[in-house]
Amino acid sequence: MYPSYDVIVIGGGHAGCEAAHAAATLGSSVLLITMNMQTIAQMSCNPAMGGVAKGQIVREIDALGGMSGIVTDKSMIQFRMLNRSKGPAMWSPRAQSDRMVFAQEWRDTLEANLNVDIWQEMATEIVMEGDKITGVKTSLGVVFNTKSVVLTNGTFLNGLIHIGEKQFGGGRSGEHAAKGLTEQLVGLGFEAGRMKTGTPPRVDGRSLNWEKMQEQAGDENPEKFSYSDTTTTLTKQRSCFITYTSNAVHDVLKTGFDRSPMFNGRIQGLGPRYCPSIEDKINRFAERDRHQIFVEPEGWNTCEMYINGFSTSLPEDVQYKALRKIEGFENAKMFRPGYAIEYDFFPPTQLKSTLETKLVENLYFAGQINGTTGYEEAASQGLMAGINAHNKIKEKEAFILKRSEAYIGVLIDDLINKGTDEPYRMFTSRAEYRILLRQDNADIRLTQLGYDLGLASQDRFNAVEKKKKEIDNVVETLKETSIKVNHANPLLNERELQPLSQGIKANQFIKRPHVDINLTMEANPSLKEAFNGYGEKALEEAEILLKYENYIEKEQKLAEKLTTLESYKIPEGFDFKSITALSSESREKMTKVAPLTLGQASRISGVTPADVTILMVYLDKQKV
Ligand SMILES: Cc1cc2nc3c(=O)[nH]c(=O)nc-3n(C[C@H](O)[C@H](O)[C@H](O)COP(=O)(O)OP(=O)(O)OC[C@H]3O[C@@H](n4cnc5c(N)ncnc54)[C@H](O)[C@@H]3O)c2cc1C
Repeated sequence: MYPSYDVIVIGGGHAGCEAAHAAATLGSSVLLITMNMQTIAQMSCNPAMGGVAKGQIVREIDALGGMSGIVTDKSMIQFRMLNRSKGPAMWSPRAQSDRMVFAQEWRDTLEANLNVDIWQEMATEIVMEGDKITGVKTSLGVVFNTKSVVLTNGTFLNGLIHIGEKQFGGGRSGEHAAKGLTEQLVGLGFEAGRMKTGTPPRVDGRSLNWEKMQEQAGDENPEKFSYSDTTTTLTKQRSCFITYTSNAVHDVLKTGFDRSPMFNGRIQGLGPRYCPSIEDKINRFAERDRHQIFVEPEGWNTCEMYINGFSTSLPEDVQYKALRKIEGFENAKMFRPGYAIEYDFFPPTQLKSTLETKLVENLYFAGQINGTTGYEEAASQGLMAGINAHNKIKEKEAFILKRSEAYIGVLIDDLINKGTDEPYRMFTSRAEYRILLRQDNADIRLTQLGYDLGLASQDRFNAVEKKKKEIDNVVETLKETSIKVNHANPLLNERELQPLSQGIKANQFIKRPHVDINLTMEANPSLKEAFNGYGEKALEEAEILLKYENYIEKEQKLAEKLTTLESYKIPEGFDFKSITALSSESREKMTKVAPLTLGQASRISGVTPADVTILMVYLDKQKV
C-alpha cells in the first residue's frame, strides 16, 4: 500500500537531513521518518554552527554539495572568523544562527526535493528477512519497505533527562525518547553503550543588564559558509555579550552539588570532557574564581538568550539563584532550566569506512549515535552515509575521504579505527595535515569529488574551476613580477615594516611578515591591473599558498608518503587471526576493526609499526 524506498533515513536531525538530502539528490527515493516534523534540524543546544575545526567541516560539507553551509548562511545572525591572528590552518568560521529560521530552512530544503517523502512517527524496528533489511516498522505498526536504512537517532535512544534529583524519559527537552531500536540492534549482536551531555538554561534578554557586560560584535566584513552564491552576506548582525561567574555564583552552585546527578553518580555514561558543565568546571578548576560566560541571542526577533558556558543539570532553583549572582543577571528571568541527558550510542568500531555496519548489510549509522557530539560532526556523517547508501544500492563505488583530504575523513577514520570513550568532537589537533585541510580551500579539495558524485552542481564546479585558474595566474604572475625598492619602501615605512635593501620578486615580497596581497599589489600597480576582476577569495588563496609554501609542501610530501600505506589493500574477510607472529592483542583488534588497507591497520589503537611490517610481509607472501 505504501510506496517502497531505496533509502529510509530514521531521524530528522542534522545527520538525518544531510543523509536524506544527499541520497535523494543523487537519485534515490528516500523516506525520512522522524518523530516530530516541527523539530526537523532542531539545534538541541547552542544555536551556532562552525567554530574551531567544526567550521572547516561545514565548508567541506558545502564543497561536496551538502546543505548545512547554505542553511547556516540563510539563518545567520552573526558571523565571526575565529583565530584570524593565527596561521590560516587555524582560521575557523563560526556563525550564530536564528534557531527557528535554521530549522525552517532545512525543512524547506527537504520539501523542495521531490525524491524525499516524510513520515512523522517513531520508527521502532528494522524489518529483516534473514540477514537482509527489507523495511522499517513504526510505532503504529506501519511497515515501509526499503533497500537500505540510515539510522540517525541523536540523543533519543532511551534518552533520560536529569534536572537535579528529577529525571524523566526524553530525547530532548519536551520530546519523547525513542524506544525499541537499541534493544533490537543489541539482539542482532550490536554493542551499545551510554553517553551523556548537557545544556545551559535559557534566559529572558529583557531582564538582563547589558551595560554590565562586554559586547562582542560580529566581524566587520562578515563572510558566508557556502562557496555557492545562493545567499548574500549579512548587512546587519546581532551582538553577543560576555560576562563572568564569580565566587558568589560558585558558592550558590555548590549548595546544589549534593542534589546534582553529576556528583551523586545517578547519570550513567561518558560525558564531553571538552564541553564540561559549570559544576564540573568549578570542581575541576577549584583554583579559578571566575569562568567566562557568553550570552548569545537565539534569533533575530527573540529575547531568548543562550547562556554559553553555563551548562548544568543542577536543580532548577539552584540554577535560578546562581544565575542572578552573575554580573548583569541580577534581575534575570529564566525561560528554561538547563539539563543533562544520557542516551544510547553504538561504539563506532562496528562500522566500515562508508558508515555501513559490519554486522548488517545496507544498515548505516550516522551522527550522535556513533559517539560524536556536535551538529557539524553529525551532519558530515549523515552526508557520507547518505551518499554511500545510495552508491551501494546503485552498485557504485564506495565514497571514502582520506585523512589528508578532509576533516570528514579524519573524523570517520578516527571513529571506526579508534572508537571513542567520550563524546567525540573535532579539533584541529586531530588532523595531522591541518595545513592542507583549511577552511579556505575546502572547495578546491572537494568540489570535484562532489561534482563527480553528482551532488555538487555544475555552477559550483564552474565557480571552483574559475577560482583555481585565477589562483594559478596570481601565483605565476607574482613569480614573474618585480617589486622595486623605491615603490615598496615608502609603503613599508608607512606601516613601520622592515624596508627592502634591494628589489625582489613579488612572490618573495608577499612572504614577508605583515605583507599581504593588497600591499603587494600596491607595491607594483601593474598587478592590480593584471588581477582586475579576480575574486577576493582567489587572491587570498594565492597569498596563503605563497606565504605558507614551505609548510604546505612539507605536509603534501608526508601525505603522499602515507598514500603508499593507504593504497596497500587488505582483502575483505582477511583472517588476521592466522598471523601468529602478531601479538594476540593486535590480532584481536584487527579482527574487530577489519581494516581494508595497511594505512587503516596502522591507525588502530595498540597496533605497532612492527605489527604493520609483519602484516605487510604476510600480505606480500600471499601475493606471490
Ligand atoms: C541537551 C543536549 C546538549 C547538547 N550539548 C551539546 C554541546 O554542548 N555541544 C555540541 O557540540 N553538541 C551538543 N549537543 C549535541 C548536538 O545536539 C548533537 O550532536 C546533534 O544534534 C546530533 O545530531 P544528530 O542528527 O545525530 O541527532 P539529533 O539532532 O539529536 O536528531 C535526532 C533526530 O532523530 C529523531 N528520532 C530519534 N529517534 C527516532 C525514531 N526512533 N524514529 C523517528 N525519529 C527519531 C529525533 O526526533 C530527532 O529529530 C547536545 C544535545 C543535547 C540534546
